Amino acid sequence: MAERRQLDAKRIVVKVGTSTLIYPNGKINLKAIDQLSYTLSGLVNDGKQIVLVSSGAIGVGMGQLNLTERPTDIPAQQALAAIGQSTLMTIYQQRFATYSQKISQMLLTHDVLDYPESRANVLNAFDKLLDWGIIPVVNENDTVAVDELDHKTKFGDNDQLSAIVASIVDADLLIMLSDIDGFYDKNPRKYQDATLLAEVNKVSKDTYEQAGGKGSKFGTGGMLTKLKAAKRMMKNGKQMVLANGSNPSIIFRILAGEKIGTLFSRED
Ligand SMILES: Nc1ncnc2c1ncn2[C@@H]1O[C@H](COP(=O)(O)OP(=O)(O)O)[C@@H](O)[C@H]1O
Ligand SMILES: N[C@@H](CCC(=O)OP(=O)(O)O)C(=O)O
Repeated sequence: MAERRQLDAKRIVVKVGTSTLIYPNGKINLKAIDQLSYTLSGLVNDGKQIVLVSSGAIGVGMGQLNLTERPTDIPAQQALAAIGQSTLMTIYQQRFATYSQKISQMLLTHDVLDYPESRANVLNAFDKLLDWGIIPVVNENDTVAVDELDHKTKFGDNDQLSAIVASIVDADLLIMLSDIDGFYDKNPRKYQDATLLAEVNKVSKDTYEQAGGKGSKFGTGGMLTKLKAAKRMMKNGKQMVLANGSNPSIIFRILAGEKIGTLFSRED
């Protein structure tokens, strides 16, 4: 039998990108959301504590207004996020309810986590929700987090937000689901001979040079922000797995130790 990874994780942050939640035609991928709800509910039943960091607010908002291009002006993005976030949460509520799983919403801004008191408040809320077996669904508070504001509110992207949340709640593992099978030695959308890396033990300048930009018109981060998230996890002595979220039940196989996607793990 193939060798398995050792992933002894009890508290897990799962991040899903816009490309996992929304089809290229702008419609919501209900199958992916259903699979995600089924999988995460199953894990909570199995005694795991799960935080879901979900992008998609702006993408869902765009779909609702039949916009095919993401607007560049900030107020329009804020407004779309406000429209899309509530719809996204309604869909999550319905799907998770099928499995009798309660969820909650946490919208965060960077400045909140910069202040020790508000950071402690956020952690207390996470801890209580997780103790109660409720899944916090986290997103950046896009209507508030605008770069132009004079205090730093923006995380930048949800890849890094997910690693920051993982560090706040002291999660053992970050599972990042994207539209690609893992991290390749070069951008596979550009180079046919790109090779999937099963394990990365160090994120260096050279690693960043292997990463290219985003793959879909809805996402923001691309591979660079995923590497920054991985670096943050590894710095804290934690692990991150980057895998394809087209069928989110892949998480069961990842947690069973199957060598899927790319494992970012510091060498001891
Ligand atoms: N070295 C690389 N390995 C894998 N993907 C890469 C690499 N460089 C660039 N990419 C791109 O990063 C994309 C994933 O990032 P992104 O589009 O932001 O997705 P998400 O919405 O899941 O956050 C891939 O689809 C691919 O086009
Ligand atoms: N907060 C934004 C998502 C920003 C983001 O990082 O998106 P993605 O690259 O798809 O993870 C939203 O909900 O639309």
